[in-house]
Amino acid sequence: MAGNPVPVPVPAADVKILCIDDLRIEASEKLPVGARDFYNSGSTDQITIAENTTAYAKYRVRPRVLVDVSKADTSTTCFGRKVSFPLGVSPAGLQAMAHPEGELATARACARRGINMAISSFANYTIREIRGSGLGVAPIKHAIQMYTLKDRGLELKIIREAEAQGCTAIFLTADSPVLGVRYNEWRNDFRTPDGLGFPILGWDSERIRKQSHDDSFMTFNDDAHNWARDIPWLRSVTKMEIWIKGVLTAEDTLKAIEMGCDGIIVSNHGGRQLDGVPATIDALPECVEAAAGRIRIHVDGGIRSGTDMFKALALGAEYVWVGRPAIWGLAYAGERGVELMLEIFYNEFKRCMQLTGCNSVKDITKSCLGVVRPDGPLARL
Ligand SMILES: Cc1cc2nc3c(=O)[nH]c(=O)nc-3n(C[C@H](O)[C@H](O)[C@H](O)COP(=O)(O)O)c2cc1C
Ligand SMILES: O=C(O)C(=O)c1ccccc1
Repeated sequence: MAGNPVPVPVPAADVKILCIDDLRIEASEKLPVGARDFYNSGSTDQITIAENTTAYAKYRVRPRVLVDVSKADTSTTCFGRKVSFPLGVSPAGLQAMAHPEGELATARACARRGINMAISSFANYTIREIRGSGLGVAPIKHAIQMYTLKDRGLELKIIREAEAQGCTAIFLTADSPVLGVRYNEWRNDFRTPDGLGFPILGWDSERIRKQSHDDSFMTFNDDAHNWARDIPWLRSVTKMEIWIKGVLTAEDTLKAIEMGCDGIIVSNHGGRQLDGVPATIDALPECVEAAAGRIRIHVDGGIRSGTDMFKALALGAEYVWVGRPAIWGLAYAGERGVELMLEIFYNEFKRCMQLTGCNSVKDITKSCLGVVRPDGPLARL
């Protein structure tokens, strides 16, 4: 299914959605306050969430002109599958709060647009339902996102189910021994809406509603997680790829290499964990440098345009992921909204490649970027 996807038919009412920010605004107006704030907020002072997006602005693109870009090809590979362009949907829990079809709709939209998806262990549908939904459309690959659980039996059960359903990779979320400080949830007394469960974890609606998000998270999540205990154990129980999600430093990049992980996702959980950590685009270069090509590097956080994607690739990421844009697509128009979101990214990314003279994803290198310094000319990277 990879290749240049056909445009999503856009009804007249969608003409107002021209970019991801339009989608954010429309979705935010449609969502109830508690859900909107849960999805859109970061932690504490909202510094990292804001910087995730604004940090992209300091980079400038250095275009090469008079290049024949009539056959520019945006495709690449992810998890051994040819994908139409280097973007995937990050694991985000509770998608059925944005639209009743939740992760099922996201999976279909990703499959239709020829890209892969990660399934949150806090999804509102089972791995089987989500995989099945995507596979009904195209041979989509899925990663299963996991936390380190206190209940090893449950952790193993999820791994076996992910394997049985054909998931390719585990995204082990490493940035969340405890949840970040999320004032919005406390102010709004945020509860999962009635009727929504976390079936991958075996939790029904009634059980979840009894507790705050914070309390329920700590009921099962193990804050004693660590490299030495958890990575060799994961390796010993599964052949799925192991990716560490939430790396922000050279030190942890080296650790992931030492532990034989398959990849890292440079991520700060969309600014929802520790506020004050760097924007992911600012952490990426030190991770890329430390890796020196020895481990695959993906990135997520604050990516809102095709040009942001281009900049992340130029700085050394192989592939990028987006979280909130998929939620906004769902809230706006379910499956069609997620497809519209993916189409916007695809069109912007392709146009950015063509306007910079890049004919393939491999052409996007450090030399394509410069950085603006106060009172100086553009500095080469
Ligand atoms: C509503 C919401 C729920 C999320 N749930 C999870 C989760 O269950 N597991 C996880 O590893 N990351 C989770 N994340 C973080 C995303 O995987 C991703 O790192 C982040 O959203 C990327 O930033 P962006 O939203 O700015 O694109 C969640 C993010 C949001 C916004
Ligand atoms: O909110 C999050 O960022 C997150 O990781 C999560 C955790 C539990 C349920 C839903 C989302």
